[in-house]
Amino acid sequence: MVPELNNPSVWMRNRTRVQEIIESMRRAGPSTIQVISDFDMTLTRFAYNGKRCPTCHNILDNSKLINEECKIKLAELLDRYYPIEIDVSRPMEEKLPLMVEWWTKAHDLLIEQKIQKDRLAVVVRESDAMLRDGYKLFFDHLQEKGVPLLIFSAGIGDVLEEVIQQAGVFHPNVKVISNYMDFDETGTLQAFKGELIHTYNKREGALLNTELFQELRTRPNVLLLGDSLGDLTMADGVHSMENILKIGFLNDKVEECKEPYLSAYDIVLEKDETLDIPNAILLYITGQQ
Ligand SMILES: Nc1ccn([C@@H]2O[C@H](COP(=O)(O)O)[C@@H](O)[C@H]2O)c(=O)n1
Repeated sequence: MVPELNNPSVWMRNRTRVQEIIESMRRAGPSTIQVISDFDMTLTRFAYNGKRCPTCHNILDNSKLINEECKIKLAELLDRYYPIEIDVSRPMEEKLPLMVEWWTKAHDLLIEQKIQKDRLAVVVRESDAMLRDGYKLFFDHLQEKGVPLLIFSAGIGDVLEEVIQQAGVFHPNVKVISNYMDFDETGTLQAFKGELIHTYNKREGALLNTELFQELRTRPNVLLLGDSLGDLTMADGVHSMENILKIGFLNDKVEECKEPYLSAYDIVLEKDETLDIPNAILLYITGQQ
């Protein structure tokens, strides 16, 4: 069926169930499928040559747009809150207010730096951000097959769009829900638009009544890609879901996280920096293999 599922990085609690979902999606065909994906550390690499790759936030945090004093404060926030974000032993209710606190403090610091919109392209180009190996096949194939790709990110939308634009894969079938910057008439960052999105409040239900939602509700077969337990709710608003296949990238704290990830995701990819498995499944369910 999909021989790549035998790769050593692939873990499944219930292989038979995974096979059934894949076969059912293949029978239903590409016109019924949508992909909903997280961005940071899911479509982008977690590490390269042993060094951590940046998130959308880190691209700015580490850039020349931020002064040294502010860089220290942003790094302190990361050191304090990231371990909480990925701690699977803490209940969600305890983590939620802390995530709001982290994002709010970080965004306030970024706003203080008076970031100019026209400098974003340069800092993205100069950053170490990297899409996972196989990204071109992933984005191009979805575009070719007319399968919508919804990127649901708690990162920074303007930076995210710049990353995929510079990689040449921001095709018309790609839609992004994220935290977007609000620039004043001089192009200076003055706020963030709309409701804050953090790791643990992602729900496609937020799209209700939008044009995008109308299109997505006609596609009841979902391939969901994430790297956090918070990403599992990204498809919550999908109407009359028929099948959902959840693929989780397990990048960090593998030993502690393996059990909860295996309970929550259908397929867990351990320290796999590629999109090989999602690509193999996509090619199979859209009839290319
Ligand atoms: N100040 C911050 C806040 C969050 N992060 C990381 O960004 C990731 C969110 O983006 P997704 O595309 O994965 O939704 C999240 O996992 C945080 O670790 C950050 O780096 N700095």
